[in-house]
Amino acid sequence: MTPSDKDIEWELEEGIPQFEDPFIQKYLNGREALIEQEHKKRHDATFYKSMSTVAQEACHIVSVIRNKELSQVWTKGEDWPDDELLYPGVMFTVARKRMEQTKLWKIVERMPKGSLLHAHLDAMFDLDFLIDQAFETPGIHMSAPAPLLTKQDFEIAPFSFQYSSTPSDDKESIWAKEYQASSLINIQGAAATFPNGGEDGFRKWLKGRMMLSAEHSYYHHHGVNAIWEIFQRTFPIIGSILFYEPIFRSCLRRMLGELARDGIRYVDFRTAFVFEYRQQGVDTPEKDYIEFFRVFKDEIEKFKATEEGSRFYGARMIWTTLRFFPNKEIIENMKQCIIAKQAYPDMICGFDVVGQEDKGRPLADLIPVLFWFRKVCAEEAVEIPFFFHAGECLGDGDETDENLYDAILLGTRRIGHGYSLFKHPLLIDLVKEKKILIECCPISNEILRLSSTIKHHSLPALLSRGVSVSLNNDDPAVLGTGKNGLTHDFWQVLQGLENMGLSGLATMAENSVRWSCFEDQKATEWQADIRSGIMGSGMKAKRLQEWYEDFEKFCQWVVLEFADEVED
Ligand SMILES: O=c1[nH]cnc2c1ncn2[C@@H]1O[C@H](CO)[C@@H](O)[C@H]1O
Repeated sequence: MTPSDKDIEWELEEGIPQFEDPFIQKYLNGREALIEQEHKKRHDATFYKSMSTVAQEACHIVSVIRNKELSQVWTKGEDWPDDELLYPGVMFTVARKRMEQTKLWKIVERMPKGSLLHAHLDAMFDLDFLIDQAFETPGIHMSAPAPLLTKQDFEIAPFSFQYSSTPSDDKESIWAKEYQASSLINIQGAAATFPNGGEDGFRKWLKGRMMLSAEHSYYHHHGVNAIWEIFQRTFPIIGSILFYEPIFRSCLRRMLGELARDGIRYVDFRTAFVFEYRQQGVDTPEKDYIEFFRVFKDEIEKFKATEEGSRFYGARMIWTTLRFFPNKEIIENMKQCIIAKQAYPDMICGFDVVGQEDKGRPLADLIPVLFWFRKVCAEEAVEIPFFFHAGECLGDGDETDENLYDAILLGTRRIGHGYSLFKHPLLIDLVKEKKILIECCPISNEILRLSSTIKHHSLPALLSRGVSVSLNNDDPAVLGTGKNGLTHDFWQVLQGLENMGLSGLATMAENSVRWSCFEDQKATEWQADIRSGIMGSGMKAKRLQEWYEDFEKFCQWVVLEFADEVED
């Protein structure tokens, strides 16, 4: 607010100093220098300093557009309905539809995002498409350990799907108490007889059982364990449809296209290898995952050969097992991992344990089996480094929070989530020293109730201390993101955090390429490549160079397309 002449006159009479006074100016200069000095510690300080003129201009334009949208789109005005909650940084599920209409979205969508480093494969497929596949693929049957009768059954009772070459007996209904446990009913029959609206109702219900709704995510006061219970129930249902060869092939092909269109050129997927995989037309599941990897590789190669995939470098898999398993099952799973790695060395790039961190076994409890795995990998001469989830929790010094110590001590190359890392000053120094990247998943953390909005997220506490981070989408389909890719997560942090800016986003995209597991490397080679970055001589340096070229072109586009945003 500019004071009136009368106010100024009054202030001078009272002896109140003015902003123009030299000693106030001196204070302000000192203030600015302090901010600048602190900004030098930020994660993007080097990137910011070395940006081209065009990139600087693009940064400026993006910040102008962001500011305009903060007041025009994200502040409650007369145009919005009364019941709409709107403020800058509003929670993701509330903001989602509106964010997709903004100029900032258009810009972020086009940005070269580098690599996607933290994404659970089975939680990424467009669920409507997956359901269509289940209906269109011959032989898909539904079964359940007990008939589905009550409201509660529809909400939480288990059921699954599988391919079967034997046509089912049409007389039985899974919705009637006469249903015999586990007998197979073809999906068309089950849908047609669905008591709440036939096939349309069935499709809607099934989709609802494979994802978290906006409603689920609003109830932050119900806490983390409650949402994880719902979240965990989705995976067996999805997996039972997805991991049948023809369905998996068409879903993967489509998903790779979505990722490439979003500016992603490489993916390190994760999947929990606890699912049954069936080849096309085969009733019995495979006893190992070699066939799965054959098809995984085949579809990636086929995609790369299309026009759409011509710039896609590829994808690999971080093998994961469930952290709540007893040792025996974990060891069996590790053996399967090594068998698959020997058959498809180029497709498996790492190992991790997943599932709710608070409820599962802490890494400290898994140390003996993890050492066993290290020993066997060395004996078999296979390179399967650790990429652990750690600190995806709200604990402060509890055993889940302490997973961060073990992840680092066990030589993890990146940390999945690291949400609670901001409480550990010594570990922050260590991850910087050891060049460990944090795979941050801001929207996932919101939906799974660690932070209620981006404003409450721990990400800025890490970035301000110069920790290297990449942004990731974790489980886009199950979390209800509605679209695959990284645009939502990128948009969310750009709009929500003042200090981010295009240079912050770009630094995280550059990091994602730098920390990609493009090829098997010993720890020393991995470290050397990360440290030398674009100055190196290998595949990583080349891909980093390509990312810089893409980013420069993108900045040119921003400057051309949105020049008038800064003129008026
Ligand atoms: O954010 C996460 N943290 C830990 N585990 C997860 C997360 N998202 C998915 N999964 C786990 O990954 C498996 C599917 O591949 C599921 O078991 C799920 O619990």
